[in-house]
Amino acid sequence: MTTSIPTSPSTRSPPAKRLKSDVSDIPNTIETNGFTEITEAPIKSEFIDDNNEIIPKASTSTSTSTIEQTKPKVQQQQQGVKTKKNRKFKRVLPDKYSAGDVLFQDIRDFLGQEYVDNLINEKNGLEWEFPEELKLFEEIVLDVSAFTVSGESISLYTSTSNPNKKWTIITPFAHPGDKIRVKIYKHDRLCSYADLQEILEFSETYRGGEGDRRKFPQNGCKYFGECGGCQLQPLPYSLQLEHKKRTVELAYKRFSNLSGSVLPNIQDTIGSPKQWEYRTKITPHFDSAPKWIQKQLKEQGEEVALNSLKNGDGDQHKNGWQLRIGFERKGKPGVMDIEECPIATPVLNKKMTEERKRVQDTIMSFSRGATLLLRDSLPEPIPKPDIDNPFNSETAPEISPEDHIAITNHKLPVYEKVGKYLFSFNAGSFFQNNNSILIPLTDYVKEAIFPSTSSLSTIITKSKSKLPTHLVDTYCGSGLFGITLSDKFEKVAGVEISNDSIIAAKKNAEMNKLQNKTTWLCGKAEDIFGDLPKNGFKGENSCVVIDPPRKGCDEPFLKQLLEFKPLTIVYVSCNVHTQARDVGYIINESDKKEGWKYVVESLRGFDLFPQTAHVESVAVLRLVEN
Ligand SMILES: C[S@@+](CC[C@H](N)C(=O)[O-])C[C@H]1O[C@@H](n2cnc3c(N)ncnc32)[C@H](O)[C@@H]1O
Repeated sequence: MTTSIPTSPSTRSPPAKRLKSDVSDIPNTIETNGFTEITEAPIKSEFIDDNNEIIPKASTSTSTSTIEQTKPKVQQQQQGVKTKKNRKFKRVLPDKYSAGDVLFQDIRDFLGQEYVDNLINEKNGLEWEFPEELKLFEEIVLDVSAFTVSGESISLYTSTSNPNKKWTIITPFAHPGDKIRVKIYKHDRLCSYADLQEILEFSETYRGGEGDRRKFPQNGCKYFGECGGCQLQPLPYSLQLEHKKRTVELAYKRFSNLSGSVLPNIQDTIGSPKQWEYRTKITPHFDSAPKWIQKQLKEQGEEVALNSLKNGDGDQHKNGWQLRIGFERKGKPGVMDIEECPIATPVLNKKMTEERKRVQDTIMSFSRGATLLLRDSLPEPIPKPDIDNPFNSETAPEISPEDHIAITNHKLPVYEKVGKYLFSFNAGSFFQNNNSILIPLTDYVKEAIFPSTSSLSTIITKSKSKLPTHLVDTYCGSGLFGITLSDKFEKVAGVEISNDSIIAAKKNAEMNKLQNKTTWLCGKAEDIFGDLPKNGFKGENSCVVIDPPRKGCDEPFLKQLLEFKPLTIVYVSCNVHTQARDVGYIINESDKKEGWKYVVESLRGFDLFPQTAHVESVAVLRLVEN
């Protein structure tokens, strides 16, 4: 069967520019017109070309100028010419644990570790030599063999010019078993990147999920195939969960530095109760009008400048510029216009329509790109719970989803309920983005610390069934774990680097009548250890929850954690690769100790991000004395 997939416009010519860093980096922001204006654009204003040279955004904003700038290099690539500079930069392997490194490991596993390691170790740059018949911007047909960890497809390319050469093609939006027609747009180390042009034959195994628009045209997302967000959406949900289990497994194999014998089997990924309409925060962004329109605005007035904008109906004026408000495009610079996002909650989608209109009406007042913030919140409770009038879930009124509100000012409070607890935090602060899975997640962490007799593991039996009475919540944000787990502990201490979040954690403790058993410290995670003993926290009565940002923990923190020697460590992470590194460090360092060590009791993913390839991973480590 042949079905066209909405792919990128056929006008793509220049090699796509690699983003300098992850767009999720927090930009520096200032406020203008009630929006957050970016001083460092979230879609980075700088891209790197094939030589790792920075191309200012102005030169990438129109395809013509980019083509002109990159043409000579494209020709060089076509001809297999490599400049000195190329070679110098390209020999550098991607940063460890980065997305580039994870892809490199995918390719290494796919082509064979020995084959790849030999090529790299020879240091003659052969891993960059793409098959000479593989021309940029030409189309080829491929049989997809596997998924990469980030949910793209990987296909083996058999070179006609050199049968001994092994090469891969990375294409988004296709699945193992598909036969696809693709257009190559960039060569890289051991792989070329391609745009999907058409799926010639579908693999039935990896299709048929609720979001498979081929089978269910009304379902899922109409931007699938272009938006960088939800690559797994055509897959049946059970296969999405399996993909994430494999991601956890691979991360520990590749990055933990631990042998398989000390790692438990990865448990099944826990699914999200909501698989659509779950995201409680979205941040669409937009670029400001180009300089030439801004110049018109200054010189000829708003009417002339506004006339230079592209029509809303998509007609391309000769010199037109279209305001696009939305998310990152897959594999291409620039924002794509998004009117709705089916993984966001209904209240956010409704608000997005209003916010888009507001930006469209005021676009000429923006000198820079900006990011909108939309956050789902319960309505502010009346009266507001506080230390004298704490929240009581039994008497609090039920709130239906239609009564939720959308907050767009990052300084205003957002309210969310998790089980019997109410949380409040500034809309701009961190809070988990999928409320539907927070009870399963926090209950799981609780059960891991206090296993029921039936599930009492041999490890905890060996560790003499000591159960903690004190909880240390590190990287605590506004107190999610400390507060939801508090009824099992005599005392809770939290530490967090963001002052806004720690203020929220204190207020949340008061709002839930927990001020007497909780303390909250603003500082680096490792700063907590000095204060613990004087507050009655000892390793032998404590459990530590760790939930760091994507980069994972610093060594000073891990060292002090080992000195503190808690009974149980539960490490929750949105980046399983750095988690695997840190867990490996804890296990290997503890192995050097006399009479005790940590063991990995369990590892599993939680699906906080359905339809995407992201996974939250939970590792439970137990102290055993030997
Ligand atoms: C993934 S969030 C987890 C927050 C919280 N546990 C939750 O689930 O809501 C990571 C938190 O770590 C904080 N953070 C980042 N670096 C830190 C550091 N060096 N020490 C302490 N907290 C840090 C961030 O501000 C953020 O709130």
